[in-house]
Amino acid sequence: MRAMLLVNPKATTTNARTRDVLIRALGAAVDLSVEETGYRGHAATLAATAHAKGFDAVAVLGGDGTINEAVNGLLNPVNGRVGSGGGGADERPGLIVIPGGSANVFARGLGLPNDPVQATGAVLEALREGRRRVVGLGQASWGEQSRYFTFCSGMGFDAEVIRAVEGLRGAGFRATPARYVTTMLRHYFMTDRRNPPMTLRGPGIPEVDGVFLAIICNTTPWTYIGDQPVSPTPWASFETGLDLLGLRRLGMAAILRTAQQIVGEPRSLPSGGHLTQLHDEAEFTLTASRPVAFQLDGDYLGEREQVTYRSVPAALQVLL
Ligand SMILES: Nc1ncnc2c1ncn2[C@@H]1O[C@H](COP(=O)(O)OP(=O)(O)OP(=O)(O)O)[C@@H](O)[C@H]1O
Repeated sequence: MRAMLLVNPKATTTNARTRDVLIRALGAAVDLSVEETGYRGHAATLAATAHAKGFDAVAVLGGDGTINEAVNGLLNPVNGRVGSGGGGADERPGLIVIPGGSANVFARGLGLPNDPVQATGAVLEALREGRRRVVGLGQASWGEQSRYFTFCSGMGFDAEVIRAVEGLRGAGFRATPARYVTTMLRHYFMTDRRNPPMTLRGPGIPEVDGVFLAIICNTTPWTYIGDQPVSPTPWASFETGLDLLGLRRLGMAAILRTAQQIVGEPRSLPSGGHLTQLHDEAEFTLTASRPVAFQLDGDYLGEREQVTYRSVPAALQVLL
């Protein structure tokens, strides 16, 4: 098997020593070509060439942002036989994930250990046994653009928090779970809690307006606080369509009640009159009366007034 290994040297928990150990271990099992990402978007550009260059797999040592880019490259190949997003999962190189970021939600959601060395052990075992899992993806489209996501997207408050944390990271602070929580609390008092900007529409979905915050999930959990999973859409899975949790009130009592219901691995949906929820949907659109913050797989992508979400079933094979 030939694999292209994309290493993000700037990812939170990736260091030179671990990287060399992992490269040696993986290189003993597959014919490996190592590429370091040098800038934002580089992983997508490299992964897009993998099919045409004859690679069977793209391995990523990095965080969720680099994985997202690699997945988008795989689904938008250059000079490949498969057109943009077209073709089945078995017509494009598979994905190998070695967690090297801060939260590693996609890797952990797939059941991989959060530690890169242990995860490499699990991947090597999967390679020996020829194991692979086919997963669905989400796709968000706005204006003329679209992008796939592996585990989540969000519009409103959660994307505002991600934007604020990215700002802090740019200033040299680390993205720890505590930093997310304190930023969220601080930001809560700054966000507009009076005028809900969003309306939810979709084929066969009753229109819902007055939405402040929408979390769209392709799997469970949505994120982790340390070792604790957070699952606002507990029925979401890689094998079904997209799930959504929308908040129509941002009062402290309502937020605390919902937070209590979604921390951990709840089996039932959160409850409350301020919530709107979707499960296993193929398509829906969020329209906003003012530009709202937008994030995809934990990457802040600017402010948008309309985003359409689609489920892309069985889009990608993951070797694990
Ligand atoms: N050499 C580089 N310099 C700066 N940014 C890079 C480089 N290579 C990749 N990136 C960008 O860094 C961003 C974050 O990287 P990544 O997700 O791998 O790690 P992380 O942020 O530590 O993890 P997490 O997403 O779990 O927080 C990605 O969006 C990627 O585009």
